[in-house]
Amino acid sequence: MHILTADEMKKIDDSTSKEYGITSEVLMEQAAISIYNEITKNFNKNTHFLFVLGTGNNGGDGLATARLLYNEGYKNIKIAIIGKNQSELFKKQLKTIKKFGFDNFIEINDDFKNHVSVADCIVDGLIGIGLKGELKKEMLEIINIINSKKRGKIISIDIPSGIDANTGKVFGNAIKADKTITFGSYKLGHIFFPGREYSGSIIVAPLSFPKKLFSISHRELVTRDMIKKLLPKRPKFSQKYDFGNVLILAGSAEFPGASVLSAIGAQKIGAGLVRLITPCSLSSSVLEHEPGIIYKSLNKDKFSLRDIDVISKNIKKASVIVIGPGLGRSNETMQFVRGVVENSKGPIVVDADALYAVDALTLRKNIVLTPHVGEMQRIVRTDEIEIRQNYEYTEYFAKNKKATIVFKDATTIITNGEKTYFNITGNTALSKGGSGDLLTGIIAGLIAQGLDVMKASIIASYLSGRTAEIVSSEKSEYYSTPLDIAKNLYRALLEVMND
Ligand SMILES: NC(=O)C1=CN([C@@H]2O[C@H](COP(=O)(O)OP(=O)(O)OC[C@H]3O[C@@H](n4cnc5c(N)ncnc54)[C@H](OP(=O)(O)O)[C@@H]3O)[C@@H](O)[C@H]2O)[C@@H](O)CC1
Ligand SMILES: [K+]
Repeated sequence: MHILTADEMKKIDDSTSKEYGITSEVLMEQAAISIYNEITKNFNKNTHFLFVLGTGNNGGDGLATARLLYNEGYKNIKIAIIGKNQSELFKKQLKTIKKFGFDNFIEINDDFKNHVSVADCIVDGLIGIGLKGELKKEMLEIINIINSKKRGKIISIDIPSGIDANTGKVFGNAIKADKTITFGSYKLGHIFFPGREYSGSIIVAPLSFPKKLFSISHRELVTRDMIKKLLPKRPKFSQKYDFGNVLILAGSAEFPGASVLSAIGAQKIGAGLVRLITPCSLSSSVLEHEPGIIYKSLNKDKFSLRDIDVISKNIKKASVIVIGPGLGRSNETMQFVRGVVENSKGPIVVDADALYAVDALTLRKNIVLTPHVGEMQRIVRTDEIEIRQNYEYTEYFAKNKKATIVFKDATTIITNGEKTYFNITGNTALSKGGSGDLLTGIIAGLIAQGLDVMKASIIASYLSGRTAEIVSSEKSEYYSTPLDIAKNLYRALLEVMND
């Protein structure tokens, strides 16, 4: 499913009306019917509704919904309207609902708090994708009153009022919805925090937008369906060499564990051969987790440029290289990283400490960088922009550097600068040392099986996130470790395969 900006949505709305003859009036009626359907599934005719509406088309959707309910015999409906500049459609809807005989409009005065506290369901149609800048004082006060409500449910139309549809940022304050019903497709504000949290559960009502108009956006949400289609095939008549050869160059005396998690990730996702080379030797107990991993130590503290000669055969044979987890950041090691990248033409996953060498690397599309927030800030060298919601900056950076980026965060951004995918599986079980190393290994294991770097990154992000959700539903987000996630990867895999 495509993820849209507010402008893209408006363009789609415009084309649907001008090129296809399905007018905004029709779309608004469809929007209202979809909200009506959702409401009548969950609330009966005795429910006390309070519609709080702005005077734009978001408010127009609200008026049309209230009218549909009223017409079907839902009699306990109050409507509060905030604002002066009524849009044309809002004006029409106001006339229409009055024509149907509805007249229970309430003022925003001292009584407003009481109306809020007795409502079983508040429908928020204050502001949708037309939000402009910080909220005005009156709007802020109303939102504060609604959010302090102790009982009942809040349904937001299109997006919780106060959330920027392009970034998920809160402009002053925003409605904390239990449910949001949006139209056509997700907006970016639904998938980036804090907007994602404010939205509650999200329902996308398709309306009559022609599907092909959505290709205006180069951004998509990663879904289970997508993963099912992308998973590499495993033909019955095959052997280990058909599933690729992963070379992992990782670890140091200081950080021995990271390399093992990468190796386990690569193996558990189905790579044919996983070869782990570390500078210093790992304790055998660490490797006992997965004896199938081919392991070699160079018997030294850390990698340096000279080691390239020793491992050049392995570099040549590898279908994909992982470099970075637990390497350390000494100058010699950074030279080694550079040497490896220069000596290989194939795909490479550059992670963790190796990201410190990025400035000195000549990147290319089949190199995947996997930074987390801190690493991303350092790579792009900025404290000035709010990098977490700045997918445009990540896209720009990927395009400029000609690399593929997996920016790991609560909403992970996977981009090569031309296409961008957002993954929203996962939880705080992944906010632990080692989960990045595991992800890196999974990406490499998928590349080894013949996938391009984007596809491999999409699948790996989805599966590690989904496994974290499955594992922590049993063990909690506190307790689940990267190794738990590695060992349970099959559960997310089976869920996708059996879907
Ligand atoms: N696109 C589609 O396909 C379809 C779109 N549809 C619907 O249209 C919605 C978009 O409607 P839209 O463009 O009229 O803008 P909208 O969200 O109502 O906001 C304008 C209102 O907000 C107010 N306001 C703004 N900023 C503010 C601030 N900082 N602080 C305070 N107030 C502020 C502004 O007040 P003003 O600045 O004018 O005083 C005005 O009242 C969309 O979300 C969806 O629900 C559906 O019908 C189905 C088809
Ligand atoms: K809204």
